[in-house]
Amino acid sequence: MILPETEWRVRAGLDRLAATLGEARFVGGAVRDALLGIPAADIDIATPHPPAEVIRRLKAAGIRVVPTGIDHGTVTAVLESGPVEVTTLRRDVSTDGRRATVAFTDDWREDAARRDFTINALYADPATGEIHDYFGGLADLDARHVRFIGDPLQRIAEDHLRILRFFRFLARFGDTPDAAGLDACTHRARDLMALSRERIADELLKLLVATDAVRVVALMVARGIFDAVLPEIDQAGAERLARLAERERQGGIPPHAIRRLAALIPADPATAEQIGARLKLSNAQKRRLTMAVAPPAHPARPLAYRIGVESAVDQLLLSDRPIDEAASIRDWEPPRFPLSGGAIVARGIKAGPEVARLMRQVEDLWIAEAFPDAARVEQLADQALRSAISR
Ligand SMILES: Nc1ccn([C@@H]2O[C@H](COP(=O)(O)OP(=O)(O)OP(=O)(O)O)[C@@H](O)[C@H]2O)c(=O)n1
Repeated sequence: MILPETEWRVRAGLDRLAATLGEARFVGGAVRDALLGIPAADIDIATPHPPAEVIRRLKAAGIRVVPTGIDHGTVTAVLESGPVEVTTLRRDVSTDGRRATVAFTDDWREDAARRDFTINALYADPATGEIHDYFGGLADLDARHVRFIGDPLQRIAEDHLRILRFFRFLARFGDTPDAAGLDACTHRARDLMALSRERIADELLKLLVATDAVRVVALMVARGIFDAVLPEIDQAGAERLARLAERERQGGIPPHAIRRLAALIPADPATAEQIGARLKLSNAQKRRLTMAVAPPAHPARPLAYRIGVESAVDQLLLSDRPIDEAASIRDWEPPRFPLSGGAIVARGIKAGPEVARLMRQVEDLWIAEAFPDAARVEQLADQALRSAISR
């Protein structure tokens, strides 16, 4: 088997990087995805050279190096076309489910054996493209089979995140779940508690936008995978997610991880806030999640003007409103309110709360009239002023 020509293979500097290292192979996600014909996220290179030697060679070739994970033998080579991780072959000496102590090796098979799934342990020679497959990864990839290398229970004990990775890869391209893998993940679901919430969130958000997320999330709920870490997620949530995914498809609107999370959790802002905090989401993500679970309180454009296009699309898709409404605003740019406080003051109102009140009043009229131009807004301002004076 030969690595197909991919977009990333021709990335500037990659061949030179591989040549500089001498003994080196592409590995992991980039190889897996190239064989599936899908674009790769990041590129990983494995090499038998110890980290110090990797650094020496890269520096000598004038390639910038950042020791990103030097304890685990990983350095990042910074190419003009993007970063590439170079990791020394290793085996895990001891693990606690979160971190591993490693020993370097020059044995490719040993390095393959410490990886999670057979499809993630494929290596490709940079010069010839030849694939090295130690655990039947090619056959599994062909069958869309996500299979742990070795004993699933042991592999999960080494790194609990693999429970979520199993489901994520299943959602990305998996076919029928591997029975032993699925049982092990089900059995050890409580181990997820030991992981940092950021890592859980990161995996979950990636999973939620994968091709087969709906089917896989339903499976995860049925298997109680969320029970320990996100007990709010239940079958009703899985059904809401299915409905949202269908509406996204009908509206031609790309899935969004936070919107999908909003479907999965109870539609209540206080709960959304709690879950956002628990998962250590960014402030922007927390805001979007909390906003998404609220029902849409206005027609599409006024809604988009008031809460932003993204949140308006989220609320509309998560509601019962016609899908056209969400589709109609997805590329709409809300106009800026063309009236300044100065324009009210110029009409003889003393700067202060009364100006703010009048501004809001005119803005409401402007929105109700579907955002007419500045000339009309001047008229609306005069009107508001007259009624304020006659009160
Ligand atoms: N818990 C983990 C994480 C990673 N890996 C190994 O490290 C490689 C790179 O990991 P990462 O970049 O996190 O994932 P990818 O497989 O590249 O997947 P994606 O591109 O979807 O992130 C994986 O392919 C796998 O061989 C592993 O064995 N166990």
